[in-house]
Amino acid sequence: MYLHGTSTINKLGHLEIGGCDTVELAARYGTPLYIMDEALIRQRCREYVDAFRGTGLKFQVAYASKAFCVKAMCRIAEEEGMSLDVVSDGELYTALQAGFPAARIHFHGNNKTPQEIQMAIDAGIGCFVVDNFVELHMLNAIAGEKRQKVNVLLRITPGVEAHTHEYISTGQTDSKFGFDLGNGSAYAAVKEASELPHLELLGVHSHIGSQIFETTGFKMAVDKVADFAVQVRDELNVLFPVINVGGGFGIRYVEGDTPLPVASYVEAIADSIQTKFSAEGYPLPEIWSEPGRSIVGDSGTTLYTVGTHKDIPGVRKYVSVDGGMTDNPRPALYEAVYEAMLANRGNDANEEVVSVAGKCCESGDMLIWDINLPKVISGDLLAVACTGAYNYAMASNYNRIRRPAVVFVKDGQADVVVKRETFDDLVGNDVVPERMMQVSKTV
Ligand SMILES: Cc1ncc(COP(=O)(O)O)c(C=O)c1O
Ligand SMILES: N[C@@H](CCCC[NH3+])C(=O)O
Repeated sequence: MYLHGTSTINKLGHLEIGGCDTVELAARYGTPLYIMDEALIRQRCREYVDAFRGTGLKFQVAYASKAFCVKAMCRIAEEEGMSLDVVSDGELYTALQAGFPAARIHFHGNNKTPQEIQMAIDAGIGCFVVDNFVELHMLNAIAGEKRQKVNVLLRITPGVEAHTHEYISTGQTDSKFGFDLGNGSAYAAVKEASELPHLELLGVHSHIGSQIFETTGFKMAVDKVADFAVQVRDELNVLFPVINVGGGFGIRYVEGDTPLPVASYVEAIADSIQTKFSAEGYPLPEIWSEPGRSIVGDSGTTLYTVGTHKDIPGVRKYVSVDGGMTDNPRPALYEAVYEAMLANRGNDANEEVVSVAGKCCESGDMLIWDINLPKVISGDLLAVACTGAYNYAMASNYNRIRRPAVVFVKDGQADVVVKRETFDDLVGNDVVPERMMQVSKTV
């Protein structure tokens, strides 16, 4: 398994992350356990901030909190000088509870409710990324009732297809997100937004997809956005002080994944913006961006205990762990692939090929197919790398499995940032109607 960040094998042959022995972490906190390498998260934040600073352009880097939204993570984003992208009242609430400055929060989503819009305006967030005409008018009306003017970006679909899984590709015309550039709705949206009295139009936003390994798509999107900016300047007399290029920068999950260094993405985008806008004599806009996965993805490791295993001679050996699609739905959803190792026997040579199964009552609950490991026995600890993004965030209670705890590790210290769910948490919202409370007479 590729060792990310501070991960290393210690003298005992155990996987160590952030100076903490994962075998000890398992004993102390139980498994499954999400372990987050705090130093690596901070390093990634700094790579973005430094790279954008290096462009000389004004910028905001908004951590896309959908990737992993808990209060401690919002604190890190704040401390590292990031802005924050939220897509629901729950993410907004989490950020506010963490003391994240509202003025640096950007609110996304294709179906914001009136209640969410009110909550966000009352909190004083920095910007709404408006997705469609219904929202545009609703936002103007609600802001009007509150006698306020709110900042907006318009999310446009630039007609660029990112080379990634179709479920996480978003920039193409046939997408649920945004105003389409090709069919004129983006143009109409700019016209309307610039005329609505309670909206301050800052510019446009595009996000072409996720887990992208090259810069071509971003550059194409910037070109289209720049041409569009020039068109609306010339025809509608509207200037965009901000261009938001979204997120989507890829990470290394397994060998063969070839992400670019953060600075390469940022420089390519900034170059395109500078070249295109300068050529048109357009005042250089601020660049905003929204990385999620590339901030937290490779910082996460999930630790499981191996339970049962079964050998089907000549076919396959299944090794079952105490978690699965409930803590990591990505293999089932996107056929996502992961690397793993035995955390308690990091120096043992690989001896067999096994497939790692989750414990859910679902044949699709497979975490990893055909991975080389030492001879696996019950009680071994399996560490799966690169689970920091869209794992805890997309975890569920399917089969009434309790969501794992999350610990941040750094310099030999481990801090629980999300407690393991309890049985009481599981049934806490269940209500049994009074009429079902009588003891059955038929039994
Ligand atoms: C609008 C928007 N911004 C940012 C992101 C974050 O993307 P990623 O985690 O791939 O960086 C997403 C998710 O793909 C998104 O939909
Ligand atoms: N949840 C997806 C990415 C979607 C990002 C949000 N637009 C994943 O795990 O890869």
